[in-house]
Amino acid sequence: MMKKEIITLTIAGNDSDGSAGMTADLHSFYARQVYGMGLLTAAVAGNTTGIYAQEVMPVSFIQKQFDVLNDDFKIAALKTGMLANKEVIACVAANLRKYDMGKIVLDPVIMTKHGDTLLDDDAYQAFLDDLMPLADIITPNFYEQQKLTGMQLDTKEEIHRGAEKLQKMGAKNVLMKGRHDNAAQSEVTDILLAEDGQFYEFTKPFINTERINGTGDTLSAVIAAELAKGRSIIASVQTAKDFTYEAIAHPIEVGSKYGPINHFAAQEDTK
Ligand SMILES: Nc1ncnc2c1ncn2[C@@H]1O[C@H](COP(=O)(O)OP(=O)(O)OP(=O)(O)O)[C@@H](O)[C@H]1O
Ligand SMILES: Cc1ncc(COP(=O)(O)O)c(N)n1
Repeated sequence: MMKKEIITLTIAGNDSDGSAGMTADLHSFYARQVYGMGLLTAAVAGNTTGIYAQEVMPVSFIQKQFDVLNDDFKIAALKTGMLANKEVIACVAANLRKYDMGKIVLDPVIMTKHGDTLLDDDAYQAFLDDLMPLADIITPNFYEQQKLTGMQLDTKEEIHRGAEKLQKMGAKNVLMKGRHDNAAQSEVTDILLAEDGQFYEFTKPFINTERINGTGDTLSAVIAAELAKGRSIIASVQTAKDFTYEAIAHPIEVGSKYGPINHFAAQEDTK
């Protein structure tokens, strides 16, 4: 008898070196044993030294991908990644309203860790107005938290207030990822503001490495995979944090500079 597979979708850009974007999402889905699908919004020409060109898919093509996938499949959860501009955001938001694709994980991809811009400056408002109210969970990093809230967020108190502001804008759960830019720090703590108004902390040791391309994508993809299985937000975030940590702790030695993380290692250690 055929087993019904759990389908998880990434709506994202592809990064040609496989470290981030759609490829990292699909590696993560595979490792967490859900069936992964990829709806392509953009493609970037990148390697471990940077991103050198990018192309955005035509909105009509993005629309077609939504239609053909929903004609044929029942999607249990999705995550968003690189959305590039306000036209793509409008198309994605309209389709998230039109089709029931299960749980929605919003990863606000604005800029890579090395300063390449992946979302137009005039697109933040559309992100806040059109996508935030649809999110089951949003996963901003330190830079994205300040951009989206317009607040300076240095202390834990300030991070809590920032999370509350994002929740008021419509995201049910808000995961404020911790800073990891101080070589002397010993831990990285991500703070979740859950739907019930409670704060939860997820802490792992800090790993001092430059090989962290794709960490944000991986974390949000694993959250989507676990939500697709019907697990709770807290259990999904915990698995994603553990998985991402193991993937950073056992890097794959490819490329000369800012290398990828290792989804094989994480697969072994979080089963
Ligand atoms: N050096 C590190 N040591 C330990 N944990 C880390 C490190 N870097 C990132 N993490 C963890 O990886 C996860 C992803 O967070 P991160 O802040 O890297 O996302 P991001 O900046 O959005 O990533 P990206 O730029 O790849 O999208 C978080 O759980 C974070 O705590
Ligand atoms: C196409 C694409 N999407 C997203 C990211 C960010 O990746 P991350 O922030 O997880 O390193 C990237 N570098 N390329």
